[in-house]
Amino acid sequence: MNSETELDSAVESILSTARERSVESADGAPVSVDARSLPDAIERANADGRVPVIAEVKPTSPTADGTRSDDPVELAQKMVAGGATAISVLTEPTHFGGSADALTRVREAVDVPVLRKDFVLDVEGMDLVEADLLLLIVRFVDDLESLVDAARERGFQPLVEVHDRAELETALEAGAKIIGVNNRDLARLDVDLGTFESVAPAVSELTGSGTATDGEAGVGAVPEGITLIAESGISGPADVTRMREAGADALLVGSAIMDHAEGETDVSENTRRLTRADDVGSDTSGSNT
Ligand SMILES: O=P(O)(O)OC[C@@H](O)[C@@H](O)c1c[nH]c2ccccc12
Repeated sequence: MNSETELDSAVESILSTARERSVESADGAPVSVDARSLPDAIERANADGRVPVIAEVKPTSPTADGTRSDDPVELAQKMVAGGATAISVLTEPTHFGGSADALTRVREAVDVPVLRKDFVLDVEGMDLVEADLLLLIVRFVDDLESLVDAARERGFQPLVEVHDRAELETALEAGAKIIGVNNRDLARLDVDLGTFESVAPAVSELTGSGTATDGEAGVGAVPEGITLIAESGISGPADVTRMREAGADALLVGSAIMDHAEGETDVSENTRRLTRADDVGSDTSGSNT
């Protein structure tokens, strides 16, 4: 564990079940994946004018207002119909209602990259299921570099999640190419979109490519070769615009698409609202102007 700070009790509980699950799956053979490229999928989205959104199949969560029991495949297909660039599938069973089986079925049913969203703590935890991308959370792992290497050996594209500048440094030193900045603080579970805005500029500083005078590209210019993702707390088009302006190559969105409280809303419409956010742009981005 990488942090001295106390964690929210829900997070403590998530981690202890993750440790048990990793022990249980320890004798699985290493998976071998032929991954669909996320950077290529992002490029395709940009080329046809869609905001790159990774839409998340998340039946519930410790902070959600309810549970959706819709078929994960149906949800994922609707998200893709709404313009999603990639799909994230929770595989954590106890706190998020996820499963490896849901991910496998989703990956068979769609042709976009699929992220395995879970709390993988060690190499043993990686072999549960094939996916195109594998989440690794800097705060929760001890030897990030060896996990990044082990993930790549299996064919996964590691998506390395950070929450502050120090963690970003750790991620870059470990050779991460796809980096997610989580706006949700996993110690307290609260969300602040200012997190992405404060961490994003450090990517070019730390990689030495690009300066504050990046000109047209603005503060948010992210160096070639790094894909930067804004994660969590994106509730509508105004937040999409805000994260894009701060340099996000893509956005990871769960709750605003799953809409747990309302239960039955159309996830394809919920996704489309975000993937088309650039069209409406400043008209609807009233919250911080
Ligand atoms: O539902 P939101 O606020 O749109 O967030 C999605 C995603 O970022 C969030 O589910 C998440 C980000 N990092 C995680 C790590 C584990 C579990 C979940 C997450």
